[in-house]
Amino acid sequence: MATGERDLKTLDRRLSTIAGHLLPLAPISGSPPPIHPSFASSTSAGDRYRRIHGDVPTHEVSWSPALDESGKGFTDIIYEKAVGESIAKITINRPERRNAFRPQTVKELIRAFNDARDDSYIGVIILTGKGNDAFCSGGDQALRGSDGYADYDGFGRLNVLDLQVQIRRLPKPVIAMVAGYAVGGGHILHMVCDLTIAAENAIFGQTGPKVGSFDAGYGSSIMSRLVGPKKAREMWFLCRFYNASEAEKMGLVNAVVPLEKLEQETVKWCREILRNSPTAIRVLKSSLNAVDDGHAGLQELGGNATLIFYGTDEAKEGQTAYMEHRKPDFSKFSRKP
Ligand SMILES: CC(C)(COP(=O)(O)OP(=O)(O)OC[C@H]1O[C@@H](n2cnc3c(N)ncnc32)[C@H](O)[C@@H]1OP(=O)(O)O)[C@@H](O)C(=O)NCCC(=O)NCCSC(=O)CCC(=O)c1ccccc1C(=O)O
Repeated sequence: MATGERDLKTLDRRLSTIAGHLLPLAPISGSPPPIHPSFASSTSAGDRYRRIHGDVPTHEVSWSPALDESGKGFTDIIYEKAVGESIAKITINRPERRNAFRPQTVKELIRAFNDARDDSYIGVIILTGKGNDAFCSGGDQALRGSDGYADYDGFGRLNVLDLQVQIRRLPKPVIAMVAGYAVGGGHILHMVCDLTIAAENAIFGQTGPKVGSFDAGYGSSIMSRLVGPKKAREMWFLCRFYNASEAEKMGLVNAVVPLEKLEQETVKWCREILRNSPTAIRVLKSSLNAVDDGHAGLQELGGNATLIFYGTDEAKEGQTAYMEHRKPDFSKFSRKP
């Protein structure tokens, strides 16, 4: 057989092998699309997933008070962990001020978030506000001075900016659970969180230009990413308030639920996340932020690569050789394509 003829026959055989793996094309109208053999026994891919993983548990969550390593209590927040579940809940506890934050509030939030980050049992963190009237109404205007917000020590701070960065870089999902007002700096806090579950009574908006304030950092850039540059200008320039369903349409929130179902639904989202690989979630959070966060984003994502690399035999060989005062032997590690 001539070479050309043999090549053609080989090609023909390969094509028929490939065709054997392909699903037959569905007729243009009439019968439903073909089901891949591995799904043939179930009615849908969703059923198959549920059969393997089970439904997300819906039992009531039980919260237990938590402290950080200092052992000191909190005055402006409530810090809790779910009993037997990897969920932490941090509640701004100044309902008489619509959960406006003062420097002390922010200091306590930072302590609680640090603790939840360091606690390897915790996989998801909920941020919320006490009561049904407000998630958070931003900085406490009664304490605003000429260089930020001042409480006990008498000098001004904008330490909420540190909190925003902490939430953004925290390698675990943070979910804002919003009932009532999320306005001003409180609106920015929910935007910085990874997900937002809103009650039907939730109201969102910026007030800065009304009260002589603005957030030219995350409050502008993250908002513009979430709702688009035109809508972000609208939110900041007009200072309108938006209800939950408007916020959902704008891409500001992930879900809207009746007020009485807010915690139940938020916990359901937590449980669903917790069924998945923590490392995958960790790397995804940093990768979803990386482009926008520039050097800081790259550093976060790169840090995850190092963290994973340290677990390999190849990395361990370098460390072991150093400790044993010998040359490392990396020859056994393949240079993958
Ligand atoms: C939130 C409201 C729309 C709720 O209205 P309503 O339900 O009718 O309740 P009220 O009767 O108004 O309020 C009850 C009670 O709470 C007090 N209060 C509410 N919000 C605040 C607040 N932010 N500061 C201080 N006190 C507050 C209110 O005075 C009432 O108390 P009384 O004793 O009965 O008078 C409505 O309350 C409202 O519009 N609140 C103000 C919202 C606001 O303008 N917030 C500040 C925006 S500016 C900001 O947050 C900057 C924050 C910041 O630190 C920052 C700075 C620089 C860069 C970035 C940031 C940042 O990202 O945060």
